[in-house]
Amino acid sequence: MERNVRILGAPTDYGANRRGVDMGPSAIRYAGLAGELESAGVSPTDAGDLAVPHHATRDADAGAANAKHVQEVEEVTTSLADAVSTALAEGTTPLALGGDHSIAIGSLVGSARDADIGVIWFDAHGDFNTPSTSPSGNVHGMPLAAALGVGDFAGVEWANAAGLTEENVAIVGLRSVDGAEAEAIRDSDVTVYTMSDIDERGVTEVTNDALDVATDGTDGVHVSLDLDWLDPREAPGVGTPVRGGVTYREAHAAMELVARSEAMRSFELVEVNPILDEHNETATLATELAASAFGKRIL
Ligand SMILES: NC(=[NH2+])NCCC[C@H](N)C(=O)O
Ligand SMILES: [Mn+2]
Ligand SMILES: [Mn+2]
Repeated sequence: MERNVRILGAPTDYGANRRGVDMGPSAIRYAGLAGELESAGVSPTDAGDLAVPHHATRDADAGAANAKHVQEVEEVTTSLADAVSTALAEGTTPLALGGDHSIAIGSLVGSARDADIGVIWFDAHGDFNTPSTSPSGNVHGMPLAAALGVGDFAGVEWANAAGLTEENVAIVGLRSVDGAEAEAIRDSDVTVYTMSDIDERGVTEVTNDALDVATDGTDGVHVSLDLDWLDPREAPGVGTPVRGGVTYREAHAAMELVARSEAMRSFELVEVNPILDEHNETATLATELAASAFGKRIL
């Protein structure tokens, strides 16, 4: 049976420091997402963009300095969670387009509302800060901790993903982590594959291990793809680039393994910032990687 994919735009930059990532959904659509998905053999339907609070008050209304704009993040992620869980209930695979990575709170809450899920977090960063540990106060550095109820996020209903536990979470490609964040990751039961692991063992072995972690005893896997996972030479259009990321081929290889596992129940592409991009190449790359994740093959 053909897989139906529902595209959900989440044009928000409230979780990030640098403006512009709210234009990510437009850039990714313009780069040809629907056509790429069709070439992967799935049927996309574009549900349009979620409503995001107006920006007029953004700077004056930053909220708490240790969790900037958290009110707006709650609003956006709550509506994304509903859209994701509805998409799943209606038999489609949700594909959320960020927007900054704070939207993952919505994807995870929605995907884990009526199921036990695993997560693969392809990212340069751990996104495991909490308001107490974050050096920046930017919520896009916190979504994984938020969904898992770590630290300050314990019992925070709008942020905690019901059917998700640390044992089924794998971070792949980590190379930038804050001090207290690293401690929190080490204290957790999350599995981490750093760039050093990829250097030593190769991206395919690491991704297969991550898939084992995320599928073990779960109903399916949420794949969160932060474009800064790739090296900035391949993906310059991101707000927090970090040298030493995976290559174009490595990224495709990982996505092809995701497709082969047939375990993906929800997906998101985040942190594409068209203002910082070069001729929309990062958005284009995002569409190509999405196609690989949904089963596009070279031959
Ligand atoms: N999704 C991202 N790009 N996150 C970047 C986080 C950077 C840094 N660790 C912070 O918490 O501020
Ligand atoms: Mn990142
Ligand atoms: Mn991230």
